[in-house]
Amino acid sequence: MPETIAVLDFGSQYTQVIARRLREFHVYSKVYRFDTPASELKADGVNGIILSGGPSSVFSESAPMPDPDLFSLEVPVLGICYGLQLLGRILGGKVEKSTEREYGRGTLNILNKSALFKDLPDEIQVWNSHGDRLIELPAGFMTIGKTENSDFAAIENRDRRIFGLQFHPEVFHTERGTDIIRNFLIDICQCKGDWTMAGYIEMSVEKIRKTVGDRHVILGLSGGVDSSVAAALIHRAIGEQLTCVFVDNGLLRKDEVQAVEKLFGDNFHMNLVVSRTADLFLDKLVGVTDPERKRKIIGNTFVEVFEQEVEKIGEVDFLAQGTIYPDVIESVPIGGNPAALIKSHHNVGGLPERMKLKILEPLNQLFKDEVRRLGEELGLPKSVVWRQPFPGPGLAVRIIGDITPERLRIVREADAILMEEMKAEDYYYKVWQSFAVFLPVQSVGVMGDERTYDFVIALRIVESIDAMTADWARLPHEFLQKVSNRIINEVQGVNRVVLDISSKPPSTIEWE
Ligand SMILES: Nc1ncnc2c1ncn2[C@@H]1O[C@H](COP(=O)(O)OP(=O)(O)OP(=O)(O)O)[C@@H](O)[C@H]1O
Ligand SMILES: O=c1[nH]c(=O)c2[nH+]cn([C@@H]3O[C@H](COP(=O)(O)O)[C@@H](O)[C@H]3O)c2[nH]1
Ligand SMILES: NC(=O)CC[C@H](N)C(=O)O
Ligand SMILES: [Mg+2]
Repeated sequence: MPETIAVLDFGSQYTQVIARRLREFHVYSKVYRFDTPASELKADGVNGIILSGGPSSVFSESAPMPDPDLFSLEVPVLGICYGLQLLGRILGGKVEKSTEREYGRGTLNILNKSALFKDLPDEIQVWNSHGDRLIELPAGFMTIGKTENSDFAAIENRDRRIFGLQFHPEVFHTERGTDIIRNFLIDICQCKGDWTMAGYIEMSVEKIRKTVGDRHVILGLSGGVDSSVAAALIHRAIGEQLTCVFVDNGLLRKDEVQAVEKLFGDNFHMNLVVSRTADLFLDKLVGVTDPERKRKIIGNTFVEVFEQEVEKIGEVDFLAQGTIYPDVIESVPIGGNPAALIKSHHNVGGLPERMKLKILEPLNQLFKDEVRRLGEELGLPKSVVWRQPFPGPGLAVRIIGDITPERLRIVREADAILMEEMKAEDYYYKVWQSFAVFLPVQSVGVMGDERTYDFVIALRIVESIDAMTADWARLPHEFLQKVSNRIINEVQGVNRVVLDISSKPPSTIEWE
C-alpha cells in the first residue's frame, strides 16, 4: 500500500470532498465504513485517520460509532464536526445540543499555536454546519481555537496526536482550509505526498493480480468512461483472463450497439462478447412505472445476463464493474437510514443478494475526473475518456412512466438530434451531460393547420465536476431553438420541447 489516510464515513455530505482534498496533496486516501475494525486499519498500514462529519448526534441511541481501539493505533487522528464531537465523547468529554447553532460563516480565533495551524494568522474565516457542541474537554486535551459559540471549536491532545475541528476545513469557504489539511497530512502524519496516477495504476494492477490469481473475470462493459477505464486497467493486470460483456438491454441510445462494437474493436484488443438480450429486459419492464423498481429489475437482469455468460465461458469467479465512488454513496443508505438513500444505481443497490460471483471494482474509490485522468494515463483516446456519462438503466430512467417501444423510439430519436447538434456546435465536450427525457404528458399543438395532441420532450443539459452537484448549462437561445425545431419537425409524436432549468441539489441529473 502507498501512504494512506483513512477517512471514516459517518454520513457527511463532505466525506468524499475530504478524500479528494487529501489526494490533491498526492496522498492516497480511502473512505472506510464508520465501523471498520481498528485491526483492519492497522493491517492496511494507514498513516492517519480522519473522522468525517455526519447528520447524527453523538448522544443519540442510533449514532454511528467507530471502533474505540482506533485511538490506540498510535497514528494521528483528526475529527471533523461530528468527528470532533465523537472523539470528545468517547475519550471522556461531554457533548450537548446547543441553543446557538452555527451554520455558515464564522470566525475562528486561534489560541495555542498547534502544528495543525502552522503558518496561519490568529484569525480565519471558517465554515460551520452544526447544532451540537462539545461543552467539556476530555482529559489530556486543550483548546487550540474558538468561535463565537464554541469554546472548543478546535482541540488537541498533543501527546496522543489527536485533533478535533468543529468547522469544516475541507470546504472551499473555509479560509486556509487546505493549509490545515496540508499541516495534518505532511507535518503531523508525516506523509511524503508522492502518490501519483501512475502509482495508482501500479498499486491497482498488483492488487487485481493478487485478488484474481489464475481465475477468470468477466466485466460489464458499456462503452462508457468508467467501464472502459476499468477494462483497460484489469486487462493490464490479467490480460486474457478477462472477458468483457456488453449487454444490449434494449435501453441503449440510437446506433449505440454498433458504435460501441466499433469503438471497442478500434481501441482495445480484448475478448468481447455482445449479449443481445433486449427482450429479456423489456418484457420484465412492461407496466413498471416506479423508478426504484425499474432500477432494481434492471440491476437484477444485468446479473442474470452476466451469469448466463459465465455458464458459457465456464470457470469465472469475478464480475468486474466500472463502479465509481459517487455510485456507491448515492446508493447506500447512510447509517442504516433508508431516507438517506437517493437512488439505487443499478450496479450497486440493484444487485441481488444471491449473486454467486465476487465483485471486483477497482475504481470504487475514485471520482469521475480522477477516473478520466487514470484513463488518459492508461492511454485511452479522448472519445472514450471524455465521453458523456450514460446511466446503466439507460433510457428506462429517461422515459417517465411506462416503457413502450413507441416511447423508446421517440426518446431515442430526440436524443440523437440533441447529441448531433451538441457535437456540431462543439458543446458536447463542454458540458457534463446532455440528453432528452420523455414526459408522458400530452399537450395540444397545431401543425400544418391541424390539431395535434402529442408528447413532450424535456432537454436536460448540465454542467458538473463530479455529478455530486450540477447546474443547468446556459446554452445560447439560438442553439436551443434549433434543437427544439428539429425535434418537433423530425420526431413523430412530439409537439412540444421544454428545457429543464433545475440544479442538483435539489433536483438530480436524471429524472428518475
Ligand atoms: N450495457 C451495459 N453492458 C454491460 N455492462 C454495463 C452496461 N451498462 C452499464 N454497465 C455496467 O455498469 C457499470 C456502471 O455504469 P455507469 O454508466 O456508471 O458506468 P460506465 O457506463 O462505465 O461509464 P459512464 O458513467 O461514463 O457511462 C459500468 O461500469 C458497467 O460495468
Ligand atoms: O451507471 C449508472 N447507473 C445508474 O443507475 C445511474 N443513475 C444515475 N447515473 C448517472 O450518475 C450521475 C448522477 O446522476 P443523478 O444526479 O441522476 O443521481 C449522472 O451522470 C447520471 O447519468 C447512473 N449511472
Ligand atoms: N456537520 C456535522 O458533522 C454535524 C454534527 C452534528 N449532527 C451536529 O449537528 O452538531
Ligand atoms: Mg454508463
